[in-house]
Amino acid sequence: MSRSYKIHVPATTANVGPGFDVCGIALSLSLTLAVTIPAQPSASSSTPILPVITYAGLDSSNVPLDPYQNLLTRVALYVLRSHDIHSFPSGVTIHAHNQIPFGRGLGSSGAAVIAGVLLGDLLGNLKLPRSRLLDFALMVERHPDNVTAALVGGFVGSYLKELSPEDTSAASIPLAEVLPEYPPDAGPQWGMDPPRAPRDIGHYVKFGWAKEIKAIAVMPRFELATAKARGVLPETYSRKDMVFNLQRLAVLTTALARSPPDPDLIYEAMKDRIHQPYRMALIPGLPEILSTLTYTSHPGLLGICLSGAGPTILALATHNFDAIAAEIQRIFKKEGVEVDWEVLEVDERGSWVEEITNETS
Ligand SMILES: Nc1ncnc2c1ncn2[C@@H]1O[C@H](COP(=O)(O)OP(=O)(O)OP(=O)(O)O)[C@@H](O)[C@H]1O
Ligand SMILES: N[C@@H](CCO)C(=O)O
Repeated sequence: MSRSYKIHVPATTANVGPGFDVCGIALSLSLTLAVTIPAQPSASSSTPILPVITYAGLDSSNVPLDPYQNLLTRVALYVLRSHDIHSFPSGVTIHAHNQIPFGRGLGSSGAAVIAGVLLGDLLGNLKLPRSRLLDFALMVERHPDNVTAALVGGFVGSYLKELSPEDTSAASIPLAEVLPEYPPDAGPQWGMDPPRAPRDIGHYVKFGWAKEIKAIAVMPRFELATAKARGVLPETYSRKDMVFNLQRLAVLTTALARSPPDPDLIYEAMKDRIHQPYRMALIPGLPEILSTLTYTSHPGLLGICLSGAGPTILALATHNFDAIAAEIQRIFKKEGVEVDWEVLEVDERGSWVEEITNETS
């Protein structure tokens, strides 16, 4: 019997102002994979056929389709190899439909990593619990905010557990060893087990969310790689700046659940001194956007921040969406940056897998 599934993974915005590497919100854009796994031939029969990957939707034209290079299948193979399964099942087809723009701060890589982990789980028929799926995702993505929100949905806070020295070294294995880009003839490494993923690395809590709050995502038409946007951050911070963020984060996690939302409380609680000030130079218009738009200049606006590592701007609002987006668009345009924008809902469901058909092969 062949097996067919759809894997649905939402986009995410991370940080939400002061919650750098801590908070994430799942949003109503998605990456969907349609997967078919044929009945497997007996071990003695012909050479296995590698997965065939196709894409449609946003940013799909330059994605590598070689399963040893594509992020979805590399992550899936990592999960399989971690369970002593050293190759893909034969004849798998994967069709990705993507609504999440790449490199804009809306969690495209986090969504791909979660989709890859869920794909590995299906290909190996592993039936892993959510906590173990998160372990594998964290071994790849390394910071929990996007992947946790993408997996569990809603507005989420997460931390990484302090690991034993042995687990710490297992979890700090370079990404190139977790996800080697290896062709099948790569020699001895091909058959080796991957680095062990420690258990229960990520822990999270879902916060409440006031239904009337929507997320306006204003997406500049340029990519900013997360690695580059992390590269400009300092190693250490002053106590003053840490306290500034902690005070606001503590208030924000509850303030966004209260109905009706209080703009006076939320606007200040979405300010940040840990990442946004250092990323200003990478995103033309950001300083003016963060200082010009307020809940008094734009009624309906609750708070404004960089989405993830940027360059997308996240404005939380209850109404007046067009005027808020138009003002952000105007400021970007002055800097020569064109944008697209959307009003998004919070996706409380997170990732889910749907079994589609069960035909006889
Ligand atoms: N669906 C996908 N399939 C394959 N590769 C993907 C997919 N989505 C993202 N990627 C890879 O991830 C890269 C973008 O990752 P990056 O972390 O820089 O940005 P992001 O995840 O969109 O932003 P942020 O982490 O700030 O939210 C893309 O350039 C591409 O290489
Ligand atoms: N917390 C991460 C999110 C981006 O993936 C960052 O801001 O670098």
